[in-house]
Amino acid sequence: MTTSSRGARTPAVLVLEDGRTFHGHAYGAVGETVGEAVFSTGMTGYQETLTDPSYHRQVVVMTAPHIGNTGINDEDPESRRIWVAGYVVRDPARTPSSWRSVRTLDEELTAQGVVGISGVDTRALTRHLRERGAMRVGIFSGERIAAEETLLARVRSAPAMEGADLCGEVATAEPYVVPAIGEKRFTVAAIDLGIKGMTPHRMAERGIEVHVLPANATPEDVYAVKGAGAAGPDGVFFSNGPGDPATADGPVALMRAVLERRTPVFGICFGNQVLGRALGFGTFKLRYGHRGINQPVQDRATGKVEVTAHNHGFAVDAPLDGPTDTPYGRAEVSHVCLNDEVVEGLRLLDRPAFSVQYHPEAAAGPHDAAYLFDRFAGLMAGARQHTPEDQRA
Ligand SMILES: NC(=O)CC[C@H](N)C(=O)O
Repeated sequence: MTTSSRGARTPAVLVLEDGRTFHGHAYGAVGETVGEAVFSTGMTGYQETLTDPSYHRQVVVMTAPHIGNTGINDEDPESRRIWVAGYVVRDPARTPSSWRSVRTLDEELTAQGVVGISGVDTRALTRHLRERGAMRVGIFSGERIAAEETLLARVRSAPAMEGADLCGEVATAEPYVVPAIGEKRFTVAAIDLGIKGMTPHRMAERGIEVHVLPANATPEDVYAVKGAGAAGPDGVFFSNGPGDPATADGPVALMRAVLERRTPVFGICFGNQVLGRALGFGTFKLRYGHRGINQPVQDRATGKVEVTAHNHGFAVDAPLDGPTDTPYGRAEVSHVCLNDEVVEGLRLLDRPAFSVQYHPEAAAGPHDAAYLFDRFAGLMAGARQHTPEDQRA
């Protein structure tokens, strides 16, 4: 059971799996929670972060010291609820100020039962996570908190992120359609592995009707969506999502079926990892991942650098000096992160498929990568030109 922390300075403690602790005050719901400790460097966009299903089971530490300044509005959530397992802030806003704000962040966390902690030295905590890597953590708050050994045992018995199969826990159970805005040009089947609301919207803005399908969609479900050709959708999209991509055998099998049929494919984040695995590359856990809205990524074809929004803890293990031969033709690493040379995008050279490890829908974040949605539309337009007349609707 959780109660509100408002109006009181209820004590709280954050316990890392390696035994380091940080003391602070309850923020949001009072109670206890465990998850994987990760940090986000975004100075804005906390509503989008909280409601991004990719953060399921993660306790998010905000490096920006003031959080909650613009309150909560009803327009910015990226999904139906908050997904973070816990929230760590240094100095929460006491009085939010925004013409769109309808309640405070503290109230929202409390209403959704999300346990948080404030008053923590988030800079020291982030440096610790950078040095030691992402690890399990617990937040415990209330007037009476158990002894630290007891709390540490609870943290250490929590499941690790490696090996966690979570997409099915966050994805839609039922298919739904996001209509094209303006003239409809294409029909896409989007596999919901933890999709954010802005993603179908970015496609809809480009005249794409988006059929969002559950995470366990089969090739039959995908090809029952009909685009301009009678054979199936004009393109297939694989979304972002939580957990370890090494567990995503179902989406990988689906990706292979789609590549086999040469239907245009676009994947983002978890979708990039699924494409990587479908091509035969491995995935691995990064030490502390990339989370924030100002990560520099280079497009290796043009040399151009994009400032991009990230939220990933795993990455694809593909050679940077490609192309590499795969069962679906040659593949190459299209984008790399300039901070650490992590693979940030993949492209097939012989089939219409590409993906990026970051978030071109940019909610929140810079719009540098929006061209990728145009590139997807371009692949679908190109594929249509090659569709024989008798295959067209
Ligand atoms: N945002 C995402 O899709 C994240 C993918 C995966 N869960 C990771 O952490 O790498």
